[in-house]
This record gives sequence, structure tokens and C-alpha cells, in this order.
Amino acid sequence: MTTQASPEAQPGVAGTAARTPSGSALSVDDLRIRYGDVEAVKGISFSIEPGGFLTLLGPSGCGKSTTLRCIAGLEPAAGGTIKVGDQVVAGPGRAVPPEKRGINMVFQSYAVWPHMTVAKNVGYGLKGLPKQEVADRVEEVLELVGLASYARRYGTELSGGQQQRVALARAIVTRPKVLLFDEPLSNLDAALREQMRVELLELQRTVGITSVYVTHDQTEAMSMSDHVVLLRDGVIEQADGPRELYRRPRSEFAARFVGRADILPGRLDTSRRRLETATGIAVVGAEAAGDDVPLDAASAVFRSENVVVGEAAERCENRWDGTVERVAFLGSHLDVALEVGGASVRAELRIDSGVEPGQRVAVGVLAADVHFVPAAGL
Ligand SMILES: Nc1ncnc2c1ncn2[C@@H]1O[C@H](COP(=O)(O)OP(=O)(O)OP(=O)(O)O)[C@@H](O)[C@H]1O
Repeated sequence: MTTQASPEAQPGVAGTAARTPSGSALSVDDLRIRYGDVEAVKGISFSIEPGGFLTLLGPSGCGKSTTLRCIAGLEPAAGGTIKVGDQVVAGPGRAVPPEKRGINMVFQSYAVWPHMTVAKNVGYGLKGLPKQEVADRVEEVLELVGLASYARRYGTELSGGQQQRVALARAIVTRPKVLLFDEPLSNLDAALREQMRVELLELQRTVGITSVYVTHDQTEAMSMSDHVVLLRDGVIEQADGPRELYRRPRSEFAARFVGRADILPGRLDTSRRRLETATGIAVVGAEAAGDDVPLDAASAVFRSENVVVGEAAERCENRWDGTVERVAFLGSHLDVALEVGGASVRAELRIDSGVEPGQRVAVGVLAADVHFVPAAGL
């Protein structure tokens, strides 16, 4: 498990196993959450500086939503501490109620009240404030989410994307310290989802609100976050900046979960830069494997888009003879399955590469694109 912030992690967010650093907008330290005998979250720690955008990413059941709900105060913590700014909102003998945490949450189901106008939906959380102030603040946020001209519409008269914007406006109008998002875009179709991703991030940057976002969609996580906390079975598998997580996954699980990876298990030699598979394929990397990688149970990892064939392979330190097994046309590229010395390698090739099933080709990968992780199962 890695909880170190990477050198290229953006300012604003830190994945860390250390005690809650001062100056964080939100910090979670050794958080544990139980459902009866089942420990759903097993001691996770991370923190976000003001204005940061952190994503909890992972497969179904890894504990993302449970963690988010616990931060919101909707689930009790069985151990550990949650702080919003300097205030402990959950900790030994302490559980601040959800409405007193200074946190708002945006859900997958927009929960927009159909019988109320957009303005009433958004202003609901401001009850008790002077009428004019409510009107001004509602107008201000509706402007921000691009719904200024929809104030008098009813919830039933809105599209899915517009409802999600209302939900967003309602969540920010009370000016919470932290905003939580639970898969907010998953009910939208692909095109709208992409558009909303951009809009949501722009809004987050404009308002500068500290955000925690839950998704199982790696594209969403990579494109929106300063920092990604990848969860697996209730523990942190890797906490890193999105680029670092993609370029340097620290495990086979992380490599497979984020992007498409080729993974060749084998033994490292003592230089820790050269691996040999059981079938005798040698794979060299530009950098030596880290100390956490056992010599006799390592895997070489590289991205499918970094695999080249034909003449381009001549430039690569890793050059193997291969056979094209399958070619699938995916619009933007070809997904090509290759057999290389008994191992399977996937390549993403240009659509004009001219490869055909059965063809013998030179297959290449630059050493700089290879790195080593512990073989799975350890
Ligand atoms: N109310 C509950 N009672 C018992 N177990 C629960 C409850 N809610 C969640 N769990 C269990 O806790 C674990 C984590 O669930 P959680 O919903 O946090 O996962 P998730 O990563 O958000 O998954 P998904 O993407 O499917 O929502 C799972 O094993 C789940 O079965």
C-alpha cells in the first residue's frame, strides 16, 4: 500500500499516512467503518488542502460511498478521526451531526423536488435568512451554473443535466466548507456526462470549494482530480496525482484499474532493471525496480499505447518477435492482440498500421515506458 504523495502531485491535495496536517480543509486519519462483523473501511488516511479536488476511485464494493457517507455524518465511524478544518467532526467519543459539519453532498439521484421551482429548490437550504439575501444568493449561484433563466421552472420541466445543475446550485448556495459528490454524473448519457464533467470542474475551480468525488470511472477520476485515492477492499491501494497513478502504478491492480496495461511476470536480475519471463522474454526498464519489488516475483508493466510494431520497433531497447493474433477496429485506433514468446501483449496501434491476423511482426517498447511492480498474489 502506498499513501505517499507523489512528487508531481498538485498542490492542494495530499495523500498521506501521517497525522492530520495543519491547514487541511478535510483530513481523514485511520478511518474504520463497520457493518456488523464486516469491516468495510479498514483504516484509511488522506487529507485535502483548501480548494483541492480529491477522488475516491475503485471497483464496486471497495468502500468509496461508505467513506463519503461517513465524512458527511450519515454513517458512524468505528475508529479513526475526521476533521473539517480544525474541527473534529468524528472521532473517539465524538460525532457531530451532519447538518453541523459544514459539508454538503451531491448525489447520483439529483433529488430535485419536482413540485418546487428551481429558485425554491436552490433557496431551500437558506431558510431563515432575510428574503432579499436568499434571492440574491440564489440568483448568484443560478448564474454560476448557467440556469439564470430557469429560476421559475419546476423540477419536472428540466432535463437530467439541468436537474444535476440545480442539485449542484443547491449544494453550493449554503457555502459549505467541503462538497462531497457521490457518482453525480452516472445517470447522464455519455456526451452530457463529458460536458458536465468539464462544467462541474470549472465551477469547482471558480468557487474554490474543497471537493471529494466518488466514482468507479477512471476517466472521470483522471480528468477532474488533483489527487486520486485508489481503494481496494477497504484499504488504500495507491494515493497519487492522476498522471503519476497512470504512469507509475505501484501494483498490478492499480495498473489494470487505470488504463490498459500489459503485464509480464518474471524474475528480475540483480541490476533490478531487467526481467526475464518464464518463457525467456527479456524486458528492460530505464529505471531500477523499487525495494518493494521482490526479485523472484516481479512483473514488468507497460501501457498498450506504448507498444509499437514493424520499423518503429527498431528504435526500442525492448524488441521481440511476435505474431498478430487478433485485430479489432475501435474507431480512434486498433486494439491488437499479439503473441510474444508465449506471452500475450496488447497494443493500441494507428488505424493505418496495416496489421493482419497471422502476420509475423517486430514488437517494440521503449525502456523508459517500462516499470516493475510486485507480481500479484503477494
Ligand atoms: N448498509 C450496509 N450494510 C451492510 N454492508 C454494507 C452496507 N453498505 C455497504 N456495505 C458493504 O460495505 C462495503 C463497501 O460498500 P460501498 O457502498 O462503500 O462500496 P462502493 O465502493 O461505494 O461500491 P459501489 O461503487 O458499488 O457503490 C461493501 O462490501 C458493501 O457490501
